[in-house]
Amino acid sequence: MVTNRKSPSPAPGRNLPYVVQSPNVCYTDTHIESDYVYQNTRVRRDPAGHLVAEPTETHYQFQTDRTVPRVGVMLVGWGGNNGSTLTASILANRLGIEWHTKEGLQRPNYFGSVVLSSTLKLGVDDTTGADVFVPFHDILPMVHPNDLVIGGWDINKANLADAMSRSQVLDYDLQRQVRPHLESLSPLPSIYYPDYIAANQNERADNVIPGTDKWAHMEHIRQDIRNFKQTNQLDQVIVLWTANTERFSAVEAGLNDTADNLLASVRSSQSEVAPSTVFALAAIHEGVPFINGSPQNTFVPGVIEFAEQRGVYIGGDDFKSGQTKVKSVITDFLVNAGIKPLAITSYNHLGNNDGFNLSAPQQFRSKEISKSNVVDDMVAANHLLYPAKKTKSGEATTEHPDHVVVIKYVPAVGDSKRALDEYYSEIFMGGRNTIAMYNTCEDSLLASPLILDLVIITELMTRIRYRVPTAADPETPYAPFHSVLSILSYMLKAPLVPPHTPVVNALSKQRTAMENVFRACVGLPPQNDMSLEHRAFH
Ligand SMILES: NC(=O)c1ccc[n+]([C@@H]2O[C@H](COP(=O)([O-])OP(=O)(O)OC[C@H]3O[C@@H](n4cnc5c(N)ncnc54)[C@H](O)[C@@H]3O)[C@@H](O)[C@H]2O)c1
Ligand SMILES: O=P([O-])([O-])O[C@@H]1[C@@H](O)[C@H](O)[C@@H](O)[C@H](O)[C@@H]1O
Repeated sequence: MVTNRKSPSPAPGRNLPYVVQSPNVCYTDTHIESDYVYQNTRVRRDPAGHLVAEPTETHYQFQTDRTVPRVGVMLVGWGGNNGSTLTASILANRLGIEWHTKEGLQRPNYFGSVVLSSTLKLGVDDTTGADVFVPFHDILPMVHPNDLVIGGWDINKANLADAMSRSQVLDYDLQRQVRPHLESLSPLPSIYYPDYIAANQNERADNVIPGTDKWAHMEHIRQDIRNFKQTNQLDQVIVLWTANTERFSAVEAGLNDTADNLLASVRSSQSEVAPSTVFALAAIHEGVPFINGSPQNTFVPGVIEFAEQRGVYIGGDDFKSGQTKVKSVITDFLVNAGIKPLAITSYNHLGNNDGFNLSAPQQFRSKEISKSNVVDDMVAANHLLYPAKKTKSGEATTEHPDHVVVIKYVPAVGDSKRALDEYYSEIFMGGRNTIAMYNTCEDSLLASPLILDLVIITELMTRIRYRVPTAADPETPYAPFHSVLSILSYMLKAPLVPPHTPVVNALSKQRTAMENVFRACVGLPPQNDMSLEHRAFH
């Protein structure tokens, strides 16, 4: 029961199409406040080794700032296929630009964005019993992409109009109309450490911050962020890496294992500090969330510790846009249907600059890792199909399907990546099942909406705080969530999670988690699809 709160205001105001009428929700002029009973089940083993399940209830209170700020996004790799496609597409949506294609007149949209183009079930109609759905974007006050101010950096100086043309992603008639609005946009010079990306990217690097002093580079990026925020009169800035995939950095004690050691390594310009890590440190220094859309280990332990110390949000890694997104659905379906994948083979070829960079072994390795780990949690959850076993050397392990990832660079197909997957499984009584699929993943048209979702959800999270009041401390202060935003996992191949917490890759679980956390912020129960009202006798 909510105590010491004003009664809910008559309407939520500020563009939410619904109001929750409950003693557990209060709309003030500045916040939405909710009381929420979080139900879980604690499991232990009794002395006889039997599992004992004990339902638990924890009383949370959530507070969401209703004021959507003026938000800027600074893209690292702004001149790339994703960055230029996203920027052009936001402009087309904001200006209502329509364009002709061979199939007729096309209107701009944000399809592929969970936040902008999907719905969630609010409840059931109290007359007809039918499900009632609202736009995901309306569950809580969120920034609209049309209002985002976009900027960023690139090691290549091409303006955004030329970058869009170079990317060969958007229809010509759209490019023609958007071009005048992009020509004046140019990426800021960026940090370039040649050994971190493929050597074949070297010819692009004509827009580079000079010198080799990594601390000076970090301070330069910090100043860029402050300038961008001030020039555009922003309340919030989010930095997002959509630059090339870097090789992994070695993680070593004394180098980057703690915040202090990492900052010292930047001061001494240690070679094993990646550009993406310098950007992350600069953002954290400025109190600005940083998201990694690529697979490299930007977030070495020292970055995570620094973000925790400063209370700044970070998230990553590697946009989950196409082949891996499907894999996190198919594998979940098979394993939870009691079907045992024996081999998962994923091949794709693409011809964009990302593919060119990934054609180098170290950069491919970064991607291979992020694409390979996506099935691990689903496999580990089913010991019936994948029992524990011992290795030849006697180490405890569990069975695991063969899992192969192949990526080839084929310039002719450009950004239109072709993914071929085979799921070879064991079924009833020794039978075998093979699912083969061919998936044309338009890389940037699938990744760009995910960038919006990452930015919008991250910004929303900066406005949500929670507390667990107790009888002894009913007014305990509200606090932010852990600096590592695991709630972003739906959009990411290799979700970064707070230390010692589980990684969830199953797409349905990731989306349900995001939806239910936001439902809790407005005092709504979690979505569970039990639909008892439709199963009981009348
Ligand atoms: N579907 C997808 O497109 C998808 C999915 C998952 C991950 N990703 C990752 O997103 C990233 C971008 O993809 P893309 O297709 O736009 O690639 P892209 O090669 O077209 O763009 C990358 C841009 O980054 C720039 N760059 C490289 N190093 C830089 C640095 N240190 N600072 C600033 N800019 C730098 C390059 O000049 C280029 O313009 C890649 O790492 C890719 O692996 C893409
Ligand atoms: O997201 P997804 O389609 O599984 O994986 C993709 C890779 O297979 C591909 O080589 C590259 O285009 C993208 O960077 C993306 O990471």
